[in-house]
Amino acid sequence: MPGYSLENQVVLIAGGSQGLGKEFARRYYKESEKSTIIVVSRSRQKLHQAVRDITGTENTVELTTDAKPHDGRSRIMYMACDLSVYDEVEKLYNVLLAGTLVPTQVLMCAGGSHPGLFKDLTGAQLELGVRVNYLTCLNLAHVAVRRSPLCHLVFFSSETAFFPFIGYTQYAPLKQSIKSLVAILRQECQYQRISCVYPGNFKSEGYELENETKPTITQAIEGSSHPISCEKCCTRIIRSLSAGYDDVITDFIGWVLMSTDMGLNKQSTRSFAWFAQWLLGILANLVIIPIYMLICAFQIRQWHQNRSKN
Ligand SMILES: NC(=O)C1=CN([C@@H]2O[C@H](COP(=O)(O)OP(=O)(O)OC[C@H]3O[C@@H](n4cnc5c(N)ncnc54)[C@H](OP(=O)(O)O)[C@@H]3O)[C@@H](O)[C@H]2O)C=CC1
Ligand SMILES: CCCCCCCCCCCCCCCC(=O)[C@@H](N)CO
Repeated sequence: MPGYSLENQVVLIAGGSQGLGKEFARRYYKESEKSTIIVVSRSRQKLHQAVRDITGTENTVELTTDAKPHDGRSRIMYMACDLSVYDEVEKLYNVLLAGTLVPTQVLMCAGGSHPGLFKDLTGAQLELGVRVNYLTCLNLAHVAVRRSPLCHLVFFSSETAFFPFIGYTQYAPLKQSIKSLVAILRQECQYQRISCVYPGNFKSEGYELENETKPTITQAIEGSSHPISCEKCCTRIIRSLSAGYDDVITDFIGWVLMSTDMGLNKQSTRSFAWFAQWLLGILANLVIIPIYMLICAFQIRQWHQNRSKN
């Protein structure tokens, strides 16, 4: 299985206009000399700003459908594209391949949650959750496996994929879907490295935004995943991918949660201390989780009762 390096790559970063995607773009730009970085998101203005922040220069290069072949002048470029729309992803790849920019790595960072109780969400918010968290990955992965069939795919799921809980109906089911998609792609795409990152909380624009609507019970349950900096999160992911791990966590509770799900879904032992994880998982599923779920159910019942009193 090929390794992972920031150097000599053509890396396509979905969701590169802010947060973790932007941090990855910055790391590729600063820590490599020959890599070409393409950042993609819906907002041209945010992309332009992100590239300006990373390069420190005003003159940024935007890839457009009438783009001239890549003349090597700029190592980092951007293209506005709503990755939840399949045809737009096809157009993105047409531009990349016309410019001889065949991605060697595809980082699918696009995503985001709008926490809240299911019945309080709107249809538009529910649909956006599916588009932003699942369709962006599904479309890009599909086009990538067909048109850059040797590239390293890196999906970004979440710890909620191991433990979906109250307040995340617009988000956790889609992050679980990514886990399922990854498991099947690993069986179908034998010659491609397929990694999946299951981050815990980290500070980003998206994290700040989700906290505005996050129910207190949701905050209480996820409290053990203390938000780390974007930089630290990126460093931990790069370190794990470089070590050859393909199921990547970013904090201890993520490692514990992954241990409880080492069954048919995982299909890859490439995670940190996987044998210890496997043993812990057996103990956790037999003893710890039954007790924890009783406590969690009590917490949730109390929250509903207090809410109905107020
Ligand atoms: N922050 C956290 O605590 C955690 C985050 N994660 C996951 O990690 C990933 C990165 O998180 P974070 O940095 O917080 O994300 P942010 O919410 O800060 O940024 C999301 C990025 O995705 C882009 N994006 C959203 N929708 C689309 C779309 N349809 N097409 C193209 N780009 C899109 C946004 O740009 P634009 O608006 O311009 O389209 C933005 O660049 C996400 O998948 C998230 O779910 C997982 C666990 C915890
Ligand atoms: C063995 C049993 C142990 C049980 C412990 C349960 C602890 C649960 C912690 C869940 C943390 C979830 C972080 C979600 C991050 C995320 O995806 C959002 N910020 C959205 O972006």
